[in-house]
Amino acid sequence: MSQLKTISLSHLDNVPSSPGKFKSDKPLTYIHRLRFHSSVSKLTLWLALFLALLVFFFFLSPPSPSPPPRRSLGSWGGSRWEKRIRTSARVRSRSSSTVLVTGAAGFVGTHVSLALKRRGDGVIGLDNFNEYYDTKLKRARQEMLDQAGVFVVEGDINDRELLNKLFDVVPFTHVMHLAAQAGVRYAMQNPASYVHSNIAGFVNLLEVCKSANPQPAIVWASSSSVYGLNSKVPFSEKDRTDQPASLYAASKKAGEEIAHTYNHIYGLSITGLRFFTVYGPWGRPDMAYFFFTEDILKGKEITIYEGSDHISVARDFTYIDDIVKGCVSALDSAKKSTGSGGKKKGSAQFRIFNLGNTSPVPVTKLVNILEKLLKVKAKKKFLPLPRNGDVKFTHANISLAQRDLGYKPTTDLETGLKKFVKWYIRYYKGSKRSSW
Ligand SMILES: O=C(O)[C@H]1O[C@H](OP(=O)(O)OP(=O)(O)OC[C@H]2O[C@@H](n3ccc(=O)[nH]c3=O)[C@H](O)[C@@H]2O)[C@H](O)[C@@H](O)[C@H]1O
Repeated sequence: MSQLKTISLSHLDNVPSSPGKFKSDKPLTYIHRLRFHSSVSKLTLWLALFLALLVFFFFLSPPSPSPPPRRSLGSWGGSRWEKRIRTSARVRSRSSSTVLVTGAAGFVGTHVSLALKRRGDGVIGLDNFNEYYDTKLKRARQEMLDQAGVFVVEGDINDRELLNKLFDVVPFTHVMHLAAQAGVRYAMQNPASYVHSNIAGFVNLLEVCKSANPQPAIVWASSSSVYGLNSKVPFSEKDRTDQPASLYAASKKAGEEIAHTYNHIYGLSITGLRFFTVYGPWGRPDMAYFFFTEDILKGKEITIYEGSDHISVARDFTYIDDIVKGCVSALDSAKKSTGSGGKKKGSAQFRIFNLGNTSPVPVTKLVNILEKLLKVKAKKKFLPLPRNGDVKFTHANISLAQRDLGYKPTTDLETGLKKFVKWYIRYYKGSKRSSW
């Protein structure tokens, strides 16, 4: 034992500082034997380690996160398809815009597309119809858009070939980029989907826009969540946004920085809109006001999160029609991009605006309003706000949007929820539809 110790210690004493310079005064045969034994044991050790890693990766590691499941995307291309694109992109007058709306079958995307089409703009929608929430609802929105003359192309913003084709067929003046992986809490379940849509997809879209001739002006959806743990209220665009509380928030903040880069390098005109908890008819079933309505009607218990001292969390809930007005004015006031052929020709407009309602409402109050409108008492459970990415409070300062966009929200939560509940009852009543 002591000999072994001596051997190994003396061996260590002789470890060179740089390989290849090892010198020893021990007999050669002894050294060879020692080397042989140590290489066999090293080999066995590495083999065992390798096998252990194999077992870990194949059997123990969790399945790699992926984007939300998506139905196979519709085929695109061909003369009929191009004709539909051209018809949908037709403008009513020469001063109208030609807009590519990404996420057109989403909640905000549908409303904005309809508003633009109604006033005579040419509108092409793009949506991947992923299964993050009920695709029947997305298809119903698509049908409504189709009836209004808006063609929604089925495809992903990560598909460079498809985007290039769309820009080949239509010289878009604007892109209203609303496609995103939404939801604050889902980011813990499927982080990859946020990177896929909100970062990789956004970069892909900007790459295509920067090379397009003419370059379009871009208006896109950021989020109130970028204010994260900021406690200074109301949230102003000048406040810090470097403490995101969720990967969703971080992906939107990353989007803002990426947008700045493309504006700086390529002269793309870019406006980011920080939406504050948008709600209303044709809304998103993953949002609290929506699934609370469904659960209250079904007699299911709902969970209301509370901050410290049992203070209900609060949101600056903003009605969809107010948001649509903000989006349309952002589009109308957007200056042209300055680059061409992927090269910047001069400095371009770069803006960020809060689009909120300026009056935060506690979630308990939201539930009271729903109970009144639905005429059903909710079964409530109160829980401390879990560490799931939610923040306690949001409150928008909208003076910048008021000054530059003429943005002025006019719908209070009670009025807006009344419209939502009316739509919800009409849409789901009598049918076997479920919102999830
Ligand atoms: O402004 C945004 O940028 C974001 O707005 C929205 O996020 P949020 O403001 O978190 O809305 P939402 O989930 O409806 O929760 C509302 C309130 O109910 C509370 N809440 C929620 C669930 C629950 O079971 N109980 C509960 O109390 C919860 O704690 C919260 O206080 C969008 O989803 C998001 O995509 C993004 O656009």
